[in-house]
Amino acid sequence: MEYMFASPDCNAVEGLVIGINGTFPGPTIRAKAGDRVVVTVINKLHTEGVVIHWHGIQMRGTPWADGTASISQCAINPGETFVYNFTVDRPGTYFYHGHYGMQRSAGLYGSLIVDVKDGEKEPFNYEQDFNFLLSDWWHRSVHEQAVLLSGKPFHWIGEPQTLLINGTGQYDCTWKTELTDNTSLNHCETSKDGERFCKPLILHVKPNKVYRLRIASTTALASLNLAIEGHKMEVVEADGSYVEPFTVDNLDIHSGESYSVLLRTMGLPSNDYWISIGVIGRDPSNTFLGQAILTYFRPTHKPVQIPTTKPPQTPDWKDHNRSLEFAKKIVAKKNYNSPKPPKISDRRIILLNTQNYIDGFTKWAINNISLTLPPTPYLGAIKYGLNDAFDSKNKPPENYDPNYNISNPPLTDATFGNAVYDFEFNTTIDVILQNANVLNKINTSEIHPWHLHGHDFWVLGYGEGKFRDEDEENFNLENPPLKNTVVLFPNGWTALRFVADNPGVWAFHCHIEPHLHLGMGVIFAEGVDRIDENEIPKEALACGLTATLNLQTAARLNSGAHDFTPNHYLLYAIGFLLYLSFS
Ligand SMILES: O=C1O[C@H]([C@@H](O)CO)C(O)=C1O
Repeated sequence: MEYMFASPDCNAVEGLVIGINGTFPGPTIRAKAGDRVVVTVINKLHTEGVVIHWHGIQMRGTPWADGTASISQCAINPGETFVYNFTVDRPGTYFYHGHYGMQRSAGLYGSLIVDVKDGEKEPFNYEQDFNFLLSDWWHRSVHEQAVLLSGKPFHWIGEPQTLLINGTGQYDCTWKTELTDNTSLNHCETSKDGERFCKPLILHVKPNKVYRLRIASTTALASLNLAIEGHKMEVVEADGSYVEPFTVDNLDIHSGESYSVLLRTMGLPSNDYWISIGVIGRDPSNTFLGQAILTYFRPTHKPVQIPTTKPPQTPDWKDHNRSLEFAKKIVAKKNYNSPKPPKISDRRIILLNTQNYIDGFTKWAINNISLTLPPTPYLGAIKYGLNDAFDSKNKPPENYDPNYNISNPPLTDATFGNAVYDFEFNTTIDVILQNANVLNKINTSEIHPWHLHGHDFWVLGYGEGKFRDEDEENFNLENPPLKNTVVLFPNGWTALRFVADNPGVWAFHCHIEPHLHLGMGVIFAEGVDRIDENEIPKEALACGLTATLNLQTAARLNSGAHDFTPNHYLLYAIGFLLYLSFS
C-alpha cells in the first residue's frame, strides 16, 4: 500500500491515491469457494496506519482477519506487515477496501471474485464475465475532506466530481450527458504524455451471447444507477447470494452492494452502445457520469467508435419510490436451498439514524450516540476482559424515545460513545433501521446503505415513516434475500434479521465513508469467549491496552514462567491425589 500521484478522472491536476503494488485500484483477487486466501499487506504509507476489510467475506473462524481498525485488529503501522489468512466460503462478487479513517475515499480498494468450486456450477450459464468496480472521486484529498468534516462549523465535502469505473472516469468531457457535434474524445482519451488511460472502459462482445457483468460499488457517498443503451439486464446475484432472476432496464446499486446481471447481446447490433452510470438518491449536482462502451465484434476490425447516440439517461435521482420498488424485487432464488430466516427473533433492536450536534460539531448518531472508536481493538478488549478499553459498563440503547419526531428532529445534542451490543451466542436478532430528517433542512431525509460485517442478514421489509410493532405482520419470512448491505430509504425504516452465530466483534455501519467517520455505526459482539486465543495473531492485538497484554505475556515467557517450576510439581501432586481419591 502506497500513496501515488494519479488523476483517475483525467483532471488536469494530479492528486494522491492509495495504490497497491503500484496499481489503482488494487489488483483483482480471484479465488474459488473454499480456498484459503493469504494476503500479505505491507504498509508503505509514510505516516498512516492501514487495514484491509474483505467486504462480504464472513471470516468464520478468523474474526481477527476482518480488517477493521480498532474493532478486529490494530492498524498496521507504516513499515509493518500483516498477513490476512482467511477462507472464502461462498462464491460471489465481492471487493476489499481500507477500513481505517477514510482511506476508502483515498482509493484503497480492489475486486475480490470468488468462483464456484471445481466441478460445481452456477445456476445460470454465460460466455464470459466482466468486472465493474464502481467508485466516486473528489479532487480534494481525503485529508482535506476529513478536516472539512471535523471542523466547527461543519463543512460538507459536497458531491463527487466524477464517477469511476474500475478506477477510471472522465472529468469535464464534452460528452458528459449528450454528444456534441465533435465526437472526438479529446483530453478524455489521451493524457498529457499521450498514454491513453482515460478512455472509457470498452466491453467487447459477440452477438447472441450471454455475458455476466459483476458490478460492485465501493463509492464513498454516491448511490448509483447503471443502464445499458438498448439492452436489458437480468439480475441473478446480490451480495454473493443468488436471487430469483428479474429483468430490468437499469440497475440501482448503493455503496457496499454488489450484483451480477446477465446481458443478452443482440443478434443484429446496429451500433456500439453506451453504458451509463448516474447518481440517484442524492442531488448529483455537477458530478460527471461514469461511461463505458459496449462494442460488438465485427468482421472488419474497425476501431471502436464513440456511439453516435445519446448515452441512456439514468432515472431521476429524487424518485425514491422507484428505488424502493427495485429493492423489493430482490428476493431469494426459488428452489435453490436458499436458507430461510428463523420464524421469530429473540431480540429486537431499533436504531434511529440522526444528524446531530455535539458541542457545535456536526455528527451522525444512532439512538443519540455517535460512535467513536477506542484505541484498543474490541476483539482483544472483550476477549481479555480489558474493561477500561471501552465503555464496558454501559449497554447502548435498544430503542429511541417513542415521542421522537422523525420529521422535525429536536435540536438536542447527541453524545459520543463506544459501548457494544453483545448478543447471546446463536440467538436471532432483528434490527430495525429507522430514518429521520437531517438538521436544518426542511423535509430532507438522506439515504443510507448499511453494511454488516461477519454476517449476511435477511432483509425482512421496508416501510414508510416510523416503524410500528404491527409492521412485523408484513415481514417477508418466505423468500427474503440474504444481503450484507441494505438501504435505509429517506423517511422510512428497513427491517433485517440474522443469527448471532459467528464468534467475533462486528461493525454495523452506514457505508457512506464520511457518515461512518462522523459516527454513524454500532458495534456487535457475539461468542467472543469461543475464539481460541492461540489462533489470534499476536500482531493483530499489539496496540492500546492489548499491547500491554502482549508485553506481559512476553515478560512471563522471558522470565521462564513456562519452564517447569516447583509450583507445577505441587499442582501435579495435588491433581494426582485428587485422581486417587476419586478413583
Ligand atoms: O452528512 C451530510 O451532511 C450534509 C448535509 O446533511 C448537511 O450539510 C450531507 O448532505 C450529508 O450527507
